[in-house]
Amino acid sequence: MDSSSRSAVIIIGAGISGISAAKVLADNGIADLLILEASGRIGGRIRKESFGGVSVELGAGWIAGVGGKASNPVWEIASKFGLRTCFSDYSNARYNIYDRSGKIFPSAIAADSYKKAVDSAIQKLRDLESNSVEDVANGAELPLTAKTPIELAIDFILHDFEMAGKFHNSFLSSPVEPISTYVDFGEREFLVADERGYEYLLYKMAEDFLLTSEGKILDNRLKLNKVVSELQHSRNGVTVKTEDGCVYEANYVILSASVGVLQSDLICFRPPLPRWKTDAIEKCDVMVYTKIFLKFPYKFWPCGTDKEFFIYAHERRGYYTFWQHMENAYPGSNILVVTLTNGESKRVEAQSDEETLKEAMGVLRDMFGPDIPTATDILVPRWWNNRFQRGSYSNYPIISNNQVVNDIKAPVGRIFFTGEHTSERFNGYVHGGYLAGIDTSKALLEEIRKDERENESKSFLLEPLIALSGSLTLAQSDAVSGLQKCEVPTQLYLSGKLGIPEAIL
Ligand SMILES: Cc1cc2nc3c(=O)[nH]c(=O)nc-3n(C[C@H](O)[C@H](O)[C@H](O)COP(=O)(O)OP(=O)(O)OC[C@H]3O[C@@H](n4cnc5c(N)ncnc54)[C@H](O)[C@@H]3O)c2cc1C
Repeated sequence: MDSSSRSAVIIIGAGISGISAAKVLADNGIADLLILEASGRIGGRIRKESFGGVSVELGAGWIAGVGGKASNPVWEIASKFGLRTCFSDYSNARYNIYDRSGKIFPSAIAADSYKKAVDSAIQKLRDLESNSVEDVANGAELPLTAKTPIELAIDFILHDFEMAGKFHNSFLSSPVEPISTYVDFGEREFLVADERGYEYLLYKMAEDFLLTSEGKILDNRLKLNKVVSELQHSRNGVTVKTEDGCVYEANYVILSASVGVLQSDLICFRPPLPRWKTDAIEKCDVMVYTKIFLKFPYKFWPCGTDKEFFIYAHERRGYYTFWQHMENAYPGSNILVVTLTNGESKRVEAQSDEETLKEAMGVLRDMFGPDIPTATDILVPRWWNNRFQRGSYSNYPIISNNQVVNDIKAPVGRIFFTGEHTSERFNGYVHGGYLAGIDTSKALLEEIRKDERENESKSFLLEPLIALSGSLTLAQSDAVSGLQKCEVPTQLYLSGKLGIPEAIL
């Protein structure tokens, strides 16, 4: 058993929010911190993998929200470290909608279907607004008005990409619901296409406060493969237990596990979290977003920036609908990416990659004819079944007040919560996670300072008594020591920070 000494703060999770939280603490003089990460790497939902000779992003792929009045902090960091990115122009996708016989829909039909989908989305939003919050919370479904394959395809993109999915705003330039990211930071999106991966930004951030060498983090304040299974918390501190039997003590904990993980039983809280907290966690939806990568011996799809995104219209909503070729990002890579969400993601995660390849090839042969070559490799990320993620990102119900997110991020005793799901304006995004980490650490620093001030005034009040205790009888001195034991948190005794003479403890 690893019974490490007590840390000032333990941060659980080394995704963007955990790393940004740790950096703020370190920048403010809290060097006595420990980061416990369940997996064998940092990055969390920012994750690259080598595929077909290039680096592909299984998780976050875009820096969304660029070119506006305010600057997206993640874009700033990416620019500072020279991350290679490509502008994504979705505006042409509506002219690249294929039917099942491989014909591209005439633009007039596409425009008409687009208008219908937008009108229906606006109507749905109005219906939601006029329904009671309880009806919505109870899952009252609204009628799906899209009917034809093209309408279904556009409806899918509008909802699963723009509103629920949040990304790819510029595909339809939706007037349906303003998304804070685009309002605040601008409507442009850039795909990360860098061999070092999106995660390179996290290493660069970590370099500032952790010991690193040749791109590796050597600092023993970062512990990988430490799956936190229990958090025992009291007024005095938090005991953190990991699945491998280690026990760590801290004055405070910052927990950055995703909302999907919080909804699962991976971490046991002793005492259990209060009802207001668990209710809020349950109310937040978890989206699943899956990018499936396919490698081909040669290109058979039309290339060019205006053909980067294309759509497959099928009578089943969300069935291999949204496609992207990677020639703009990595010329000559011969890779296609298809995005599935939610129900389709879960279905595909549960089946073998061979079955998924067969389905994807069926769709591609519908669009490009029977003679195209079969993909030589396929990569299917499984975010839903990953017990350290349990989904791709949070999504608050459209009609929900800020109370849910406020409750999700509110601390419980000495446990502080962070992560993209705690960001009021930018949940679901990398910059949401980054800014949430900063906010949480600032709130914790406030708390630590408040604690210090209180303890200083307590020790100031106790000083005359302590001075007196030297001349007291045994019974009197017991009474003084009893008084101190009640009022001063145990960890301050243990760490000796009050400088109370041992004799009276
Ligand atoms: C497929 C996909 C596509 C996306 N696309 C985009 C995009 O294009 N643009 C964008 O801005 N955002 C995108 N996102 C969202 C973005 O990736 C996340 O919002 C962000 O990375 C979340 O960071 P985080 O620190 O909150 O959480 P995480 O990255 O999940 O970090 C939490 C960490 O906690 C660890 N952990 C969990 N449980 C435990 C435990 N019990 N003990 C110890 N450690 C634990 C996890 O292993 C993880 O490393 C996408 C996400 C996915 C999955």
